[in-house]
Amino acid sequence: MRLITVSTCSLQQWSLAWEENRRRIVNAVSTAKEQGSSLLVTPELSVSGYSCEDHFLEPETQDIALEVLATIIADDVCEDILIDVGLPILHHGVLFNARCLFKDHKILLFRCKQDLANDDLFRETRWFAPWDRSRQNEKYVLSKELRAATGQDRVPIGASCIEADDCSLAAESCEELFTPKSPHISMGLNGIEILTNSSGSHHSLRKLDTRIELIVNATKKNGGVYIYSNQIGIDGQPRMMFDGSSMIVINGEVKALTSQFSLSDETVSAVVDLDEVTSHRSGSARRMQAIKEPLYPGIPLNASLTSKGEDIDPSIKLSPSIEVIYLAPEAEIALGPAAWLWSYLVKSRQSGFFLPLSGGIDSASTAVIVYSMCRMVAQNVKDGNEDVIKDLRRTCGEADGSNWLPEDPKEICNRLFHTCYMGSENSSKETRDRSQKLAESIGSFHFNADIDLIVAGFTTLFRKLWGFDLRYKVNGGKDAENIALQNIQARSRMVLSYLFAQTLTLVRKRSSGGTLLVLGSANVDETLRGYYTKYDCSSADVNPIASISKLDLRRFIKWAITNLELPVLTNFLSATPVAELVPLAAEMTDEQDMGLSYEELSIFGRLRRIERLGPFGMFQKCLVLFQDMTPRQVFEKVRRFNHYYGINRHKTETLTIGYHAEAYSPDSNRHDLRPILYPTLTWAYNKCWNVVERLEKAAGTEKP
Ligand SMILES: Nc1ncnc2c1ncn2[C@@H]1O[C@H](COP(=O)(O)OP(=O)(O)OC[C@H]2O[C@@H]([n+]3cccc(C(=O)O)c3)[C@H](O)[C@@H]2O)[C@@H](O)[C@H]1O
Ligand SMILES: Nc1ncnc2c1ncn2[C@@H]1O[C@H](COP(=O)(O)OP(=O)(O)OP(=O)(O)O)[C@@H](O)[C@H]1O
Ligand SMILES: NC(=O)CC[C@H](N)C(=O)O
Repeated sequence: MRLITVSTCSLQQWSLAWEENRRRIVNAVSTAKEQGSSLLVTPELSVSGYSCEDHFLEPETQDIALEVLATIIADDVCEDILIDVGLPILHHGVLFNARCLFKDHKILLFRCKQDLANDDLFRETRWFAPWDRSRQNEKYVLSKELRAATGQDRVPIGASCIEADDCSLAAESCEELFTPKSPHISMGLNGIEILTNSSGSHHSLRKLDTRIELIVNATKKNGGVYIYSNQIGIDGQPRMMFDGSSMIVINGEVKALTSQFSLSDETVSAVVDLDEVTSHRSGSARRMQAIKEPLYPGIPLNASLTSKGEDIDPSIKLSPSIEVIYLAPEAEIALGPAAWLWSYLVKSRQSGFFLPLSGGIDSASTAVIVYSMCRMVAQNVKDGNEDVIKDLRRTCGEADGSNWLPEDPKEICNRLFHTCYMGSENSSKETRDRSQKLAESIGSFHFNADIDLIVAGFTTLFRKLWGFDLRYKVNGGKDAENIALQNIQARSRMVLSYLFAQTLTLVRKRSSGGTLLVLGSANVDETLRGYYTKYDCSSADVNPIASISKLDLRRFIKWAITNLELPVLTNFLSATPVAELVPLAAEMTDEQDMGLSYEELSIFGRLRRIERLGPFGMFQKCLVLFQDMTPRQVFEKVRRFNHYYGINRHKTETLTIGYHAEAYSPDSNRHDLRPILYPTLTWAYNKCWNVVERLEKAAGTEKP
């Protein structure tokens, strides 16, 4: 038996917040030691924060990272435990995304990431080079601060394992887990028993199971203890929300797991028996593969990490296995964007939120997410989380020395959250009432502000200038007038929102003043289709539902009725989505107006971004998917989607910062890089058309 206690942590690192990051690392070390640990793994780039982005290229960032590392290594708290932290390292003029493994004031190794993350939200090759001398070490010359802290002048850099007297370990980084030829495969075949993974891995809906399955399967097949550490919260780049779930797994069994969404740092440990790894690896086929595997260079630790034989303390208990319970997507929507909003609010140092609340599903979802955030904050207040209590008091303008300790989410909501129904002559009593009742249920500071006066100001000026009245289509107006009249309403609401966001703390006589963040509620499907007014309420400060589909939002609202105890939401579910921008007589449902259902938009979004299909590929796939439509109808749908996607693509360029939750998010700033100006895609349409004609001819349904 070789017992070892190992630890991982989820830390709320913040890019360039050096003192804070250092404090969180050192706190995690001290908690791990209290838990009896011999080894602590921290998240990717934990010293600097993951998202320093172009700051990584600045010598100052690289230097400060080394200075902070030196102070961590020199700290007495960091004695008697092997620690794995992350930082950018410049070696021979090339920057690497590296781990530093150290123990007792000595650096053992800088391990550089070999497979960089560069897809979707990630751009690591912009700053780092991959270490491609895969099993080679070089000598890294230490800075003067590190020499002083360690007494060393050169240490190994590259990809090696650490050989303790009684076990071995090696590090991989985030993306390397997701690649087909992960380093842990060869490490495991080399007999390395402990594998660490430091991550900056973001949340998206229904993703956690992928991550856990990869780790569980890796160690089931190859044996081993896998220690995974991920950041938590947002760290300066809010388009990524890191979702913790740091874990310790042995031979496919999860032994420790931190929360996926939390407002605080967490450190957890597990006691495991490394002899179980040896037994797990006794299969003869594995043995035959292992003897062929090229060797990893080892760095000697000259110390033991386990307790074994007669040293074993019989009171120590092996950690039991944990059954992982995955959150339903509805619960992920309730907690992920809620934790994101809190993280953003605290880091932006603003004084709360303002939301234009229309009585529709989208702004209701945003409001419910804020309420969910207030529930999380209230729970943290109850739990005595000092950071959260301090941030809450500051955000709500409490005077120094305040002992305000609210445990009721509605009380918090009333202080932080402001909602406003902005009716016009086209608004209905139903939407006004729904907004009012939702606000009452969650406790937001709510009021009505009608916009007809403002709209009349614009239309009167227009008449004075050009001598005629703008008319809706139903009153004989042209298309351009009809859209212009709608857009004035939508944009007036946006201007009014910013006015209120700037002044409501004054109105409420909050002595410290402060501005509110304006919340947006455009969902991913409307953005794909461009079905919103540019620079209306979609142009907010932050949008928690930016990449959540309408279908998921409906599921979320249904879930919240019981899970967040908000029966008022039943009325939102039964209402038909309408924009209320034209007179009632001419009102169409959103789906009629778009010519595409939300379900179809979600399918097109996935085909376009995830399956990477152009119009012809999409058409071919939809022929199979939409069996109740004729080929001609399928073609019309595909063409309509691509037409509106193309002409409205410019709108994604000015999208409000949003929570990334969906793999088909069209956010052109980071996730979905495509042209802004599209031609008509006639070549692909003609290919579709040829198929329509052929199929119609074969079926005898051709049209002249
Ligand atoms: N290629 C390009 N690059 C840069 N900018 C470009 C552009 N093409 C147009 N533009 C600009 O964009 C403008 C057109 O976009 P925009 O002003 O949004 O106007 P637009 O997309 O024409 O109209 C808004 C649409 O959203 C619908 N809608 C539905 C439901 C609710 C709401 C709501 O607001 O609540 C809206 C409404 O029915 C209408 O179909 C042009 O006037 C021009 O200023
Ligand atoms: N009467 C209103 N009062 C307050 N805000 C409004 C009103 N009408 C629209 N808005 C704001 O403008 C946004 C876009 O309006 P739109 O009519 O496109 O709604 P939507 O995208 O279907 O969202 P919702 O489901 O919230 O109505 C809304 O989400 C809301 O924030
Ligand atoms: N930082 C990384 O290497 C992250 C990459 C990985 N694809 C993820 O989404 O988690």
